[in-house]
Amino acid sequence: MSTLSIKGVHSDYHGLQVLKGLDLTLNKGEIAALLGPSGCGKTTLLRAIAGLQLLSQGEISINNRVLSGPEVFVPSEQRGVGMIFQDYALFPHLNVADNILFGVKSVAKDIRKQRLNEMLSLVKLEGLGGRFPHELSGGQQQRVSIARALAYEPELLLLDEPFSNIDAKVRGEMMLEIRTILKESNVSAVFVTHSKDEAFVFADKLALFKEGQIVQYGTAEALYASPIDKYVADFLGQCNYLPAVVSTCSSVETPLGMLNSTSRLPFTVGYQGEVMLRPQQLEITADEAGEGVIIDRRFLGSVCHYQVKIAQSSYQINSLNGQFIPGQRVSLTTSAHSLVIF
Ligand SMILES: Nc1ncnc2c1ncn2[C@@H]1O[C@H](COP(=O)(O)OP(=O)(O)OP(=O)(O)O)[C@@H](O)[C@H]1O
Repeated sequence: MSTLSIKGVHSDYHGLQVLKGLDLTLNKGEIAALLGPSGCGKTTLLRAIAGLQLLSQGEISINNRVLSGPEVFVPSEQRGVGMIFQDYALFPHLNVADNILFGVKSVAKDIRKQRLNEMLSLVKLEGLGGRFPHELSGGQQQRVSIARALAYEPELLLLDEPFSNIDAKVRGEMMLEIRTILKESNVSAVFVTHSKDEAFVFADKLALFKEGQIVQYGTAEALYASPIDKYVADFLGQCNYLPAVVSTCSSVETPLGMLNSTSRLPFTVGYQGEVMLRPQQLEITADEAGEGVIIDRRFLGSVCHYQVKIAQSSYQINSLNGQFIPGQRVSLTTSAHSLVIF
């Protein structure tokens, strides 16, 4: 069942269109990342879901209840949505327990106590209920803000760049920790980021934005392996583009020779385009008669990055094999896979 449904959403600031017809569906327990460069409308969509931004067209529903739409606008506090901000926004004068229980009103005292204990245990802050925010580390404060949002039992959790103020060293660990908490609680979440690496680690699905529109929505694997255009391909990682002429329904002629696709190509024979190859999809072979020359080698830890020149073109390659050296003659190949052609 879908928790969140966004249909044909438009929104503007004083007549300046910022969201230009967005569609997105999120299933129960899924985490979606709103990903894209600065100013493309990610936060505006998050605010629209939270009820902090009006729509000029379209509809937003949570669990089949229309919250924003033609002649409907449910106020923020009645949407069943929890929000976590970049700066945690904890109340400095309240201790951890009171911060967590802030939104849990109108329930019996023993249920409040039970909810508090569940939340402290979920975010691994048992025994710290009496501390004040300034007596906690940044990571612990972030966990309190998550406990506070979840204590209110939201139908949907919204997170606005929740990791951007966290030290890079602990960020990865913290993302996994919070992801585990959300998965254990089976809460659906939408999170805003401009970092593809954060989106890959934290989200189940990615909505890649460009100038107020979602260019592609799907799993990270789907967007990475089958981008619909060069914008998506480049946003998710480095690419080589080789001129290609479609020879058959499953092969193309390129400067590296004939490449075979394991899937049928959606182009007619003779189509002239470009084939996309990720740096790890190209393989280097030592070849004294080869047309390629290694012109740069960088050791990156888990892989070696090479730049290889063939005629006037240069190719980026990541290889587990660190034995090639600048100046060496090589040839490049790629094993058959589902080719992406633009
Ligand atoms: N209150 C406002 N009044 C007018 N324009 C605004 C307002 N808030 C945002 N905008 C504009 O709307 C566009 C989208 O802004 P938004 O904050 O949604 O982008 P974003 O993708 O979240 O960017 P960032 O990653 O920098 O936070 C931008 O061009 C921005 O300048």
